[in-house]
Amino acid sequence: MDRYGIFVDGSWQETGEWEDVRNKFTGEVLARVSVASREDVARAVRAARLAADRGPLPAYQRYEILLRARDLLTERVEDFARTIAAESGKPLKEARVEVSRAVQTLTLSGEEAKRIHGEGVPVEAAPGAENRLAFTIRAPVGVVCAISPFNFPLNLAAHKIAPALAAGNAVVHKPAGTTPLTAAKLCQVLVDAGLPPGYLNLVFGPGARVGDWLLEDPEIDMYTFTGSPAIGERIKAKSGLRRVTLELGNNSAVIVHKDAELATAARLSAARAFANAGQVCISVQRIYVQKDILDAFSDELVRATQALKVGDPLDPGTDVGPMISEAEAARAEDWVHEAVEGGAKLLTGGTREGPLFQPTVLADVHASMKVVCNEVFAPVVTVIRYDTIDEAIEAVNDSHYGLQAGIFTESLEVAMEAARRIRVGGVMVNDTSSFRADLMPYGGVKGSGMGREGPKYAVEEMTDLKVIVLNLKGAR
Ligand SMILES: NC(=O)C1=CN([C@@H]2O[C@H](COP(=O)(O)OP(=O)(O)OC[C@H]3O[C@@H](n4cnc5c(N)ncnc54)[C@H](O)[C@@H]3O)[C@@H](O)[C@H]2O)C=CC1
Ligand SMILES: O=C(O)[C@H](O)CS(=O)(=O)O
Repeated sequence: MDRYGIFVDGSWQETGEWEDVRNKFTGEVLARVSVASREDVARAVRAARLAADRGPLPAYQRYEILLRARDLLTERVEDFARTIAAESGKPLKEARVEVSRAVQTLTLSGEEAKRIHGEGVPVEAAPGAENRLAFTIRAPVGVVCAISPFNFPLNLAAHKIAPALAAGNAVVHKPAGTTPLTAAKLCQVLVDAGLPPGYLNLVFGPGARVGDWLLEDPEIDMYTFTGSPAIGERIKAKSGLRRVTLELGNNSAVIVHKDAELATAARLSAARAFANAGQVCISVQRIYVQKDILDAFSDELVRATQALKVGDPLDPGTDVGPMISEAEAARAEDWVHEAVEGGAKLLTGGTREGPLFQPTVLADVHASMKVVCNEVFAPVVTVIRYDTIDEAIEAVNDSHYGLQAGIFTESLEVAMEAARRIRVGGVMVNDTSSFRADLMPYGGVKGSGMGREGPKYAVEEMTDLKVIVLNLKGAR
């Protein structure tokens, strides 16, 4: 049985308290990880603090380490993909895509390590400052605490750790308790790539305990988090005046206008509503369809949904695997029952077998139903009728969240009207809400969080701008 200690100051350390990590489809124990104590967390933060205080590694060394890690990750794709599939329930073919995305994320972050700079400031243009020369530099914030969720256990960790290292910081990483093995392997890749001790520390354990101990440690300079809004709000509250980047939930909407390419819109919506069993924060959840094409679209969507293969995530043919837990699948089932009891029409799905929840399409829903107004984070999608584009835009904006949205239309005017008026961090035209290239700025407004990820943007959030002014003629 594989066992992983925590990783502190350059060495793997067993703590004596263990937590089993299970295959989310079979329930079998895959491995065990060490659970950090309060003292272990303090030691991990201290190691990062001392590394940060030694000053950043040279930029070229940071570049070389990240690109070497990219190469090692490329060599270990299958091991990572099978680990992700086993511990998170993500279908193997999606897990392989996640690894390829993390290769991109490491590459982009390494390249950013060579592009961190300030600029000249024309201070001499200010009255009385004729004899001064000014410029800015970008300095690492210091110790970055990265807290990542279960649904993309590799790429969402990479989106925090790699830019933090690229920017010259030291990191303490806490992965989701359900998916720690991928984080351990990512840590090993960075160590094998030559990352010196102290710059990356990894602690395992329940968020409510280990997470809270991290939030209480004053030696941490910044928190970068992806996960539920409730935890995000807790991190914001506990961070005080320290910087935070929060990637929180969403109930992503897609508009399908009457001039849309209907078959394409239905195919993409089905693919992106049920990927990772809907456990994607930009997963398609609300589809607003213009009334003239509603029946035709719904038929196409149901057909594409019913063609999906549900089962063992390690089976290469599986399209939809188990949710992260049977409890989460039962919650989704309850929400679907609430909708149907409230008058919604079940077009397909709605049944559960343990953690497996059948891809579900609901029509005739109301905005007050949980499957519409909350983040369902399950393989459930709703189809909602509209008449005018104004009505659709207003319905999309009637949400606590604002991460990403999509619109299908052949009209540039309609597309730009929607892009301008929908309150989200990103609008995808002739695509679903789920489109993301890892180099894009990524983040939301309203209840979906604050700050932006994407290596270029994360590096900006993980550095401080400092201005330096030289008085060339001495004080007068
Ligand atoms: N915006 C986005 O990109 C994403 C959002 N999510 C959201 O997260 C939820 C599911 O993912 P989970 O991993 O279960 O989210 P979660 O919020 O329960 O956990 C996320 C991370 O926070 C940690 N955590 C839990 N309690 C903590 C505390 N008191 N202090 C510090 N850290 C703590 C967890 O251990 C985990 O590492 C979904 O409801 C979805 O809303 C999930 C993935 C991506
Ligand atoms: O949080 C998520 O679910 C991810 O950010 C979505 S993506 O990065 O895979 O697009």
